Amino acid sequence: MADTGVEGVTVVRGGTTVLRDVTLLAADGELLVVLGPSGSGKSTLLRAVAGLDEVRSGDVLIRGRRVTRVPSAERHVAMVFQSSALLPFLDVAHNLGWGLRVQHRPEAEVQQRVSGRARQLRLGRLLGRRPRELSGGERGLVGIGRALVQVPDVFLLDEPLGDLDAVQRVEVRRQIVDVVRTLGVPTLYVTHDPAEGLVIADRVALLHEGRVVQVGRPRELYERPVDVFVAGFIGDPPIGLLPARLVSAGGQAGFRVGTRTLPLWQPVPPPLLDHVGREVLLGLRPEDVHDAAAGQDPDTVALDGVVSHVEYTGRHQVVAVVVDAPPDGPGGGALGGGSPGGTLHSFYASRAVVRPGDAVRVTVDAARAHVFDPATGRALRHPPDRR
Ligand SMILES: Nc1ncnc2c1ncn2[C@@H]1O[C@H](COP(=O)(O)OP(=O)(O)OP(=O)(O)O)[C@@H](O)[C@H]1O
Repeated sequence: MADTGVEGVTVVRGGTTVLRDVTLLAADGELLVVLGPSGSGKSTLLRAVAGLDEVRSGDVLIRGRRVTRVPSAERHVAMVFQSSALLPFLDVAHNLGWGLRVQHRPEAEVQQRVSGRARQLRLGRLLGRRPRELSGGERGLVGIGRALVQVPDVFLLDEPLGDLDAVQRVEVRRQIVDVVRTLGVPTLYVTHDPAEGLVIADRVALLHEGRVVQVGRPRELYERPVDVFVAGFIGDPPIGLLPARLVSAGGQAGFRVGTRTLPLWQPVPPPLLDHVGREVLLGLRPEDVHDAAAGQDPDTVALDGVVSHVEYTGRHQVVAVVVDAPPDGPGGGALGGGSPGGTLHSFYASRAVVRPGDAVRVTVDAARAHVFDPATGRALRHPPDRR
């Protein structure tokens, strides 16, 4: 496979190690989304592939070719960077065609590609304008168009939709996906927005402090996060976290939360055997936490809590509930000592009457819980696939 990306790459900037032994490779035609908190090294990764940042060790590959020592201009990359500047003295049409003219492509081809892409991005009426005569969003679109008119060896897109409005973001991200599929160009796409990343990605890589924490299909990161950091980063509203104690009685496992036991309706699963009697951290996705007032499934247990936030989305209300139930017994609430239970998020019907401060009851099914080791954050168990 002709891979594109980095292999065992370490980058040091200003004395700080910004990427640590990172391996991340995209296949031809693959859209690999790089997610991570601010400062995790996403832009540095793209800059290393582009040849704009020197790598301390490791290799940069573009379509299987080792280009670590190849100058940036000879790597055939098309980039959109957050602050990619358009050429101020050229109009939009010439900015769009600039990369192709630098490559000495025939003028007829340049014109054809520029007009085609301008039509798709609805830039037609702007072709004669200079960058200073454009809005921020229009400049962003031209920057994207300038990359997408090319057929490079790799697309490097760093927050490409940052300047666009909500409607444009949806339209343009679909165009980007189409272009990548049609041309078969490997693409590294950086975004700080997990929701945007999940919808367009073939695979997602999550960076944290210069390391790749997990890479996989969007569904894998959502349903099988390797640790509590990934679980918390992927998903909106965020996964709810609830300290609990794993118990086993009469051959049946359960999670003790305050005075309630959430039964698993099965013996202790093998990955949890070492944790019986110890504290665990339960992760519950909002779709697995329900308003008890809307009816109760017999497999679920009700937990009492107090509403801290309500967000109306139109389709439903996202309700944050603080469950006041530290694990009982010695060392209860070891997550920082005396932990006050946890916060769960739930989708309430849009017409439900619920306000911050209300005492509410939510139902949860222990079988739907992700289980984490509170000391290391590592995932111990995931709920079975929902098929
Ligand atoms: N020239 C530099 N000298 C020293 N440290 C730097 C330099 N440039 C960047 N850094 C540091 O490198 C780390 C990674 O930066 P990078 O821009 O790759 O992060 P990022 O994940 O893209 O962040 P953001 O989402 O905020 O754009 C940050 O901690 C940043 O402070």
